[in-house]
Amino acid sequence: MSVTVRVPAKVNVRLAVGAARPDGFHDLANVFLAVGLHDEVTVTPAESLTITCSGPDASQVPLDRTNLAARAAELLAARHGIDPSVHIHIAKDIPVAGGMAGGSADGAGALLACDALWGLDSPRSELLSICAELGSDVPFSLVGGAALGTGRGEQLTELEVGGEFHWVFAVADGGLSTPAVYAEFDRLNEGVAVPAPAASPPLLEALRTGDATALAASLANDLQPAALSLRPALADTLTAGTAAGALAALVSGSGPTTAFLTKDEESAGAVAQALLASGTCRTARVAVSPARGATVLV
Ligand SMILES: C[C@](O)(CO)[C@H](O)COP(=O)(O)OP(=O)(O)OC[C@H]1O[C@@H](n2ccc(N)nc2=O)[C@H](O)[C@@H]1O
Ligand SMILES: Nc1ncnc2c1ncn2[C@@H]1O[C@H](COP(=O)(O)OP(=O)(O)OP(=O)(O)O)[C@@H](O)[C@H]1O
Repeated sequence: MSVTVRVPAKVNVRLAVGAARPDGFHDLANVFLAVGLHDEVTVTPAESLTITCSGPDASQVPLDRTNLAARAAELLAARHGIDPSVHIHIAKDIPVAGGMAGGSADGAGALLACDALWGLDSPRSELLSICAELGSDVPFSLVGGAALGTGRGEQLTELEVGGEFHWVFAVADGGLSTPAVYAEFDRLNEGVAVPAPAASPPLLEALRTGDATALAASLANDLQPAALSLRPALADTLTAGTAAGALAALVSGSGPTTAFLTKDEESAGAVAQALLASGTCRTARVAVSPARGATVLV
């Protein structure tokens, strides 16, 4: 018997970053939107805890106990005093180390899959607390849709989304380390009084009404200057996408994936073609949001 869970990637439509906290994390007002690029995590009873991964970026995924999917299985098993021996297979379609929460998706996916395989039927609150232990982005991978994340991004308030948004994601060569991007944010803001992070009312209204033009006007990522500082060539990708007709462009989370909001499906296809032709990215993917959170496939 196996259980497969499908989990979406995310884009941060507003990532407001506050000052560094004593614990090294930053307080955030993080507006997450789940997008229709997915990993599928399958768990099967096995002799020991093992992981395999397939997909174009599979070679970049760690197959040891540092993999968030393995950590999720171990944490859940430890809470219930049971043996975590499962084989976890990750069918990876979310770009790795791209700022789209691919590892977080696998953590949430493995957690939900093991919960079903082991017949635990854990309350949602318990699953969310294990997600928060795994990483700041992991609770949102479980929940999906759209949500405001406060604290270090793990405390979620679900948001209403009134329509579909069409995106293009330009995947860069190589990844960016999330801690390195936050450290660069701190370096760039040295001596600056960083304001308390807040989500803007017009952005929440644009999500609620499904208005792509209004959402485009409100997109903002406080980590973008840091990501651009570490990877200046991303500016060329952003320019190529806006020149091709995107309503707006921004770095996705900690990058280096860049996200382009377009007015409709046709425009998304044209922007993706132009980005590929520009030679400023490794590949371009179109996707629609919102997407459902982690879901058991039957
Ligand atoms: C950039 C985002 O993807 C936006 O959603 C997230 O803030 C990052 O979330 P994540 O990858 O789940 O990050 P975690 O695994 O919790 O933390 C990794 C590292 O990122 C930095 N970090 C993360 C979240 C946060 N609110 N402040 C931080 O400074 C810290 O250096 C931390 O050690
Ligand atoms: N299941 C996993 N899939 C991919 N990477 C993983 C996984 N588990 C652990 N990692 C590690 O996490 C690092 C970041 O990968 P990930 O794809 O999660 O980045 P990301 O999309 O930038 O994350 P975020 O948007 O949450 O900051 C990888 O370089 C890898 O070493």
